[in-house]
Amino acid sequence: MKTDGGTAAAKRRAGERAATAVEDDFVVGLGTGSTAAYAIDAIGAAVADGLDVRGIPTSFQSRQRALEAGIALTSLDAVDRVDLAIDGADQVVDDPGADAHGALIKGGGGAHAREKLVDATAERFVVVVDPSKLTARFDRSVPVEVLPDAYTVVADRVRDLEGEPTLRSAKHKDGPVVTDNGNLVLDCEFDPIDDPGHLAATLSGIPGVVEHGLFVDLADTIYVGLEDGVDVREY
Ligand SMILES: O=C[C@H](O)[C@H](O)[C@H](O)COP(=O)(O)O
Repeated sequence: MKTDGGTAAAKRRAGERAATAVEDDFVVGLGTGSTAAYAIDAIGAAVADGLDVRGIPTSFQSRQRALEAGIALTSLDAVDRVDLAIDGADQVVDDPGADAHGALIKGGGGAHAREKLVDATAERFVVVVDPSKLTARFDRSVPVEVLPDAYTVVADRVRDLEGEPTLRSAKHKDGPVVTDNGNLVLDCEFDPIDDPGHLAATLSGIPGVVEHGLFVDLADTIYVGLEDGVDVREY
């Protein structure tokens, strides 16, 4: 799991605060990454105190974390609703004057396909971040999960869109990162991303793309962990 000591306390505050939104009998989407992990731990602590919830993990990592935390697990095909999803983000557009206000880039850990499925299904989607994730406009690459057979074809289409794709490499294995779904990830630089909504729709339309990390018009609330508290923003 990614860690960055300087912001760990802020991430913890955001995650723990979001966990307080979980109510008895809820079905909860459990996000991936270092910030969502704090929410999972806090939900687990509440379960130990008697809270009755079921979690839907968004990755191998969040499943493991939830099992360790003692949260009962379920799956989308076994429930008729997801009450709340709590998830992290790699970047959040924080500019009330911008159309993309509240849009996210996710997928730094390659989990964005299942995350988007669960987060978009939830009645309420809460994002947990530290202040380093806030930006006036996106300036980091967009992860695009692709079928293995499709990576060169999708890379060509991304170049047609004036993007610069890089096949994500594994740190502790020769070769590419393989997602929990058995696919590859292209990290795509677009400079600049003027219209995240338009880019999101365009990427979704490329054959071979499984899912991309632009989450536009999905977040309902963003919890920003601060030095001394949590800033709650509704969208
Ligand atoms: O694929 C990973 C997820 O989208 C994470 O939620 C995202 O990378 C943020 O992770 P962290 O809270 O560790 O910065």
